[in-house]
Amino acid sequence: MASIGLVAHDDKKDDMAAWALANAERLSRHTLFATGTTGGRIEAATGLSLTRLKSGPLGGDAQLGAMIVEGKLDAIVFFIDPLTAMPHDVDVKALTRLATLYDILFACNKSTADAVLAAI
Ligand SMILES: O=C(CO)COP(=O)(O)O
Repeated sequence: MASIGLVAHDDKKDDMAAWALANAERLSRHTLFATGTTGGRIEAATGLSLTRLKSGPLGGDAQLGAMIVEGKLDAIVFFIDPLTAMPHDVDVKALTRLATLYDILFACNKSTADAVLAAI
């Protein structure tokens, strides 16, 4: 069983809800964390139980980053919107940096998320 963080920017939340629904059985084998709004969408779409952190712009990405530093996350699935500027871009960058630094699985699109979920 792995600990997985789930995040999606606003334009990607429909994709995340659909991906989580399509992979609900596999995801249910793991311990799930999500930023606030993303987590609500996943819960509504799938009924999966997960821990909801703060919303991204209010520190949810930073909370996931701290969990990486503390060794509490094995993987992140983060459906990033590459076409929209974010007020909390520094937090997104920090999360990306920490996932890289601590060498955890980090999927930022659906194809990679499929591969990661198949591997853990
Ligand atoms: O903004 C986010 C990631 O940077 C996601 O946060 P929410 O899931 O709360 O929308």
